[in-house]
Amino acid sequence: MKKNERANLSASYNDLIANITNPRTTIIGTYRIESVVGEGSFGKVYLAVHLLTNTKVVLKSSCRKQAVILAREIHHHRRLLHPNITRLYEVICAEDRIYLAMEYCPNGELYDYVSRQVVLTEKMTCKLLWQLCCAIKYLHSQGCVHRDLKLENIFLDKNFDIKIGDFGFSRDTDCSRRTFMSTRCGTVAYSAPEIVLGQKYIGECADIWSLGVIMYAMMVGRLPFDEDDTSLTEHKIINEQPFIPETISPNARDLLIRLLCKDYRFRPSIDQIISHPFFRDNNCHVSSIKDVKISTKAEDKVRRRLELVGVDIDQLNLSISEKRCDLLYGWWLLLLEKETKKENKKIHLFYLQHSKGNSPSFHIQPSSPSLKTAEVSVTSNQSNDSNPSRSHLGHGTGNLLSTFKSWLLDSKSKHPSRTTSPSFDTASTSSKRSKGSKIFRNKNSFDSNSSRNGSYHKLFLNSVSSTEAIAVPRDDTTVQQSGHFKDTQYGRSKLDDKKHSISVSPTFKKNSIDNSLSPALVSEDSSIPMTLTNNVHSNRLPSYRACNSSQLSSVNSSKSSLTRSCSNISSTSSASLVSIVSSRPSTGSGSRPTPHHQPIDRLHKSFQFSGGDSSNTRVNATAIFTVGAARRIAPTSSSLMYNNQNFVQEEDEPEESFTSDSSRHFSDVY
Ligand SMILES: Nc1ncnc2c1ncn2[C@@H]1O[C@H](COP(=O)(O)OP(=O)(O)OP(=O)(O)O)[C@@H](O)[C@H]1O
Repeated sequence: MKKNERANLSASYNDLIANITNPRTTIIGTYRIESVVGEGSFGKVYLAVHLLTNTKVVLKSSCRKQAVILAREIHHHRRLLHPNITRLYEVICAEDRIYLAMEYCPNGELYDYVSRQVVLTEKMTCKLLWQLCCAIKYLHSQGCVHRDLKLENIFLDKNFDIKIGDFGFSRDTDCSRRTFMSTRCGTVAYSAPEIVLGQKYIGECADIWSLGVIMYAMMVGRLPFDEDDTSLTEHKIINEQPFIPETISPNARDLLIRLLCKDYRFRPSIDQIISHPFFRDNNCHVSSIKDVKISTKAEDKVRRRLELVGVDIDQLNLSISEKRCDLLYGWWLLLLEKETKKENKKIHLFYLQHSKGNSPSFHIQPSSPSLKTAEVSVTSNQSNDSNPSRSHLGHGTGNLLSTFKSWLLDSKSKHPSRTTSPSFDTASTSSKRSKGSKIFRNKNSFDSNSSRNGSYHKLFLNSVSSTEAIAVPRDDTTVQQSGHFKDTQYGRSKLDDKKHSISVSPTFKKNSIDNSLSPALVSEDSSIPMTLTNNVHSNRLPSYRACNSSQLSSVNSSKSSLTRSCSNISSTSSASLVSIVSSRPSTGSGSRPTPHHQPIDRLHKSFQFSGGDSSNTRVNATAIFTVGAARRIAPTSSSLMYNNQNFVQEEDEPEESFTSDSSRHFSDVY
């Protein structure tokens, strides 16, 4: 054996000894512990890295003695899949400890954020409260009540979006009828009067009260009822009205008063809350709340990847269907999250590029991209067009064509990607300081979007053609017009009726060639390549049709057909064509094609469909539209994207008898 080989062997032996004799555990399951981020009631909370996906997570450790209590938390938490709820990935049971691997929220607790900001602006409060409402609506719709909503149990992710955590006091409820509960739990300062009075209470109504306390804290900078003496706090909760400063707007004041209504019977339901003008006037709309769906393409991709590395797919499917929170399920969720984030990023970048010029401000609701539906709702709040159908459906075929042609002809026209990004709802800091506020340290400002410009262009160009999404724009104008808030009734059904989803997709017609087309567009040869060049004089473009989201399935059926025809833009054209991006076709299920893009101002120079045998060829074509009005023509724009590969389309329940060790918890107080 050579000298250096012997040295290497001896070094690795020493490493091994050091590792296995290290009294500090650094690897738990498939996670490597990095640092301690906090201390929970039952043990330390660690920042850790999932070794297989390199994803940061938190590992909450508890001793085995707390297993029964933890079981409730795990039972509720693992069912919940929402962008504003922390995700529980995996539960690891070691000999003496149990670890919960959960989504990491680098911006910590909302409590600390509110403390730093003193008071939040109405806009920021609205954004955070809206996300909270979305999460609570989802939670209640899943037959679950939280019962310990407070600033300390709400976390902020890297984009400062809300994530509700800590489901230790959650319980099932029948959301179709009101279930009375009797276990006193929660935190005194956030507890509803009926709980403080020791009466039976409805979990949903108690959550709404806590929401009111949270809103108050965000806007006023302190809790509405919070004294050093607990019994004084309780007295105030039961008997006193909260002091609402003059600076609070009438809408916010009205909502606060309703949320903090002493009589639970008159407290609004979560559906009524989200229809309140406080949200509507700040551009949050009922119709922007979407069901959480995971794109099946992302799921398929992850499943295939796991299969490739030798994972037993039956076992994986079992873990997924039973939400077992075991190693496979954790791995699955983390990969899926990555995949979904990638997809959403592409869509996001797309919007950044194509909503421009007049900078319509929009945001993707509800927030974080984690495990979110591929259907993305875009809110454009700059619509000056009061005619909903017009603002939604554009200005007709004539304009559509001429707009497109003018882009093609005008090589000096600004490329969408070179323009500024739209303005986003960024956190703005308040100049108001609340004297004597309890939660006040210093005022920090942040701009979570400050780095948005610049780097997206390239990313977008690299990724767009593999994007598989139908982005569903919303017509705010219509919703605003149709949603009337009445004092007693929130007019929700009316708002709900107005879901203006519109998607645009090319119609692919196999072997149907429109002979009237410009020769440049049509290849006589039925096998590709077919090249579209210098088509600036042609009136003919690939045929597009508008469909709403319910029609997606029918469009789906035509997705595998090959683009062979370029016919007129259909009379129903409801979108303005911005650009067409193509990628090389792939054959069979082999490796993915390399995207081949053409920026809009060079589109006329080469736009290709190329490939081999038509029956076995997939053409990736992404059409980019501006709905309502085109770039340089009208201010409102929401973009749509299509890729032909895939669409992205009381009775009393027995109360658990346990108490928390937490000194912050109500059960300790009694
Ligand atoms: N998902 C997370 N991301 C980042 N930090 C977290 C996360 N969850 C918990 N922490 C950190 O760990 C600390 C303790 O966590 P947590 O409050 O959830 O524990 P707990 O046992 O539920 O405590 P309590 O019952 O007192 O609320 C938090 O204050 C926070 O700093």
